[in-house]
Amino acid sequence: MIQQIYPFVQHPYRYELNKDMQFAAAHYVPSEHAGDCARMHGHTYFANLTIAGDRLDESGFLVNFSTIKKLVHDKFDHSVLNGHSEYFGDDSPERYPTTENVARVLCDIVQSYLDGMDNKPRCVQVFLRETPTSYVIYRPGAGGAHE
Ligand SMILES: Nc1nc2c(c(=O)[nH]1)N=C([C@H](O)[C@H](O)COP(=O)(O)OP(=O)(O)OP(=O)(O)O)CN2
Ligand SMILES: [Zn+2]
Repeated sequence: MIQQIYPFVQHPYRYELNKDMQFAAAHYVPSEHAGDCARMHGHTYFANLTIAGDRLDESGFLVNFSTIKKLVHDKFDHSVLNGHSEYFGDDSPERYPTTENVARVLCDIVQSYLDGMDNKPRCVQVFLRETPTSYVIYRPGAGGAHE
């Protein structure tokens, strides 16, 4: 939730910024195992995105906080996640709008923007809360240990 302390992510960079935001969205999880979640319903998602880097831009920013909000909030607020066919779909579990997949998609969207910046910041963590009792943390650099 906004103003809570988020889990620490290790990284080698000098600067780290965090942007909190919330967005309202509807979704369903198109799996026969999803129970009630297979029916369309809505959440107010709380997201915290962690951006890190060694260099600042011409404004003295790692990246403008408002840009991070626009990239996520303007795209998904008051929308149906399943309707964003460039990110989500019924065709494979990696494209179902689960908390895990939404967190990864947010990170990928922001990283695509950051890749165009001269100072090359990195999105190192996305914390995404779907309900008061359920959240996911996505870290793009992690993983592969059990493959
Ligand atoms: N690993 C995941 N499990 C579930 C997801 C998910 O995205 N990833 N999603 C759902 C549902 O979409 C649902 O919206 C959230 O489920 P849940 O936390 O069980 O919701 P409740 O508010 O009912 O939780 P309580 O703590 O029991 O009140 C389900 N699972
Ligand atoms: Zn849900």
